[in-house]
Amino acid sequence: MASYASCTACPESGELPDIHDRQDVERLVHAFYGRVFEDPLIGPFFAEVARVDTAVHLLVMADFWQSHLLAPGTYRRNALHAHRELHSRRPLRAEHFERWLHLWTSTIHERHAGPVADKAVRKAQVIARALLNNTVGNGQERPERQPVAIEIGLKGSREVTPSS
Ligand code: HEM
Repeated sequence: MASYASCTACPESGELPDIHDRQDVERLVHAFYGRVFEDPLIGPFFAEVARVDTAVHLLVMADFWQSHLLAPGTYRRNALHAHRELHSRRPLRAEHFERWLHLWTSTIHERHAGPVADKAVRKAQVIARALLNNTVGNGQERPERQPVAIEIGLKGSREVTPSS
């Protein structure tokens, strides 16, 4: 259910609200994971391989997206390490990242519209590419995808061109 609390015109106009605050982020993450766990392709990574404790994981994910969208510094862990570890236990493939992105993007578009929602989609695309390159791709950029290297970690993610 979308939150219209800070979007006065929304219910009448049918416009969706943007992502405004922590509550929006938590609800978004919750809705997204409802789909992830149901998904036959990527759900097993969460339920069977990592056996995630959803109560903990959803808060970590809310921190991660709050850091990227609203308040830098909220997330202070290493997402790349988590996915490398996962990849070593059950190999990830490009289609897993594509499915993840599809579920993330469709969840956002059903609930939100605006600059922050757009940023959530763009950021996920950039991070997905970085995670893909550094798990499936063993750190190698595919030639047609250059130039992007990503730092993921304590300060969020940052695009770096090869010359910088
Ligand atoms: C494509 C963009 C993706 C983003 C932005 C993303 C983001 C994250 C983040 C921030 C964490 C928390 C890491 C931590 O601090 O513990 C996480 C954990 C996890 N991710 Fe992803 N992820 C992505 C793709 C995927 C894919 C494709 C899969 C599997 C198909 C996946 C499976 C998992 C699992 C199972 C964990 C929990 C790891 C653990 O607790 O052991 N992720 N992800």
